[in-house]
Amino acid sequence: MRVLVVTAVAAERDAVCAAGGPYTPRALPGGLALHRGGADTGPAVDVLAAGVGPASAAAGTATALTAATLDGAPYSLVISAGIGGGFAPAAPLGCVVVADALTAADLGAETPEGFLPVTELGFGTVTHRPGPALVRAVAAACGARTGPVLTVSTVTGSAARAAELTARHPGALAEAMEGFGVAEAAVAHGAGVLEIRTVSNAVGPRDRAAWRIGPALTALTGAFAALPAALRAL
Ligand SMILES: O=C(O)c1cccc(C(=O)CC[C@H]2O[C@@H](n3cnc4c(=O)[nH]cnc43)[C@H](O)[C@@H]2O)c1
Repeated sequence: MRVLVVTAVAAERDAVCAAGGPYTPRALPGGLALHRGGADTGPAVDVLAAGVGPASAAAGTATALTAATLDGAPYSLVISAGIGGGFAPAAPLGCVVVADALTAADLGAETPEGFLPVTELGFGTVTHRPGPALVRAVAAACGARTGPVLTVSTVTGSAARAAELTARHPGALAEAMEGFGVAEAAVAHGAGVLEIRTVSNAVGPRDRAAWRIGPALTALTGAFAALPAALRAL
């Protein structure tokens, strides 16, 4: 099994790499640097920091998937990973969340009656669902909660927006900015997809001082230290 892990920034990539290794940097087209891991202790895991937001995530993921296919060693699983906002109280600071649905929460149209997702406009898709057995196995190994993770292009900054999102997506556990973009590229290449987030802040009123990025990165390392055992058992 070959696994591609896609993060937004280098700090998240380094947190994932700290769970295993060693990793060797390899240049990809487009100025991306893929950190290539070994396969001696289980699945071969490569890690890429593709940039913040769904567009960068999709572009970087597609680049890495295409390069692997042209090399004759395609990835079978792509994991969007990093810090994220948690919807309190279901997803407190520092917890690990594994998505059972990766949903684009602001892909659609604003109407006088409210937001309409593209699926209600007659085209596209807004949700990708990983295999349930994979979600269960990874969540069990990582001590994670499972639920929908929302992909947004704008970080929520008010209680009203948080309430609007949870009303439209009951049970949503976390918000981030890359998962749906990673999933679109993975599905286009026939690969499985997962999203693993560790909660750095509460989704709601903007409060930079309340962000706990360090502990969330530490939790990310812990989650990826437990991941290979779950993947080997599948
Ligand atoms: O509101 C701000 O000033 C602010 C402060 C620090 C970071 C940001 C970001 O835009 C981080 C986006 C980056 O981190 C992920 N992330 C983490 N928490 C959230 C969230 O509550 N909502 C959406 N994304 C979040 C995201 O995946 C990006 O990679 C803003």
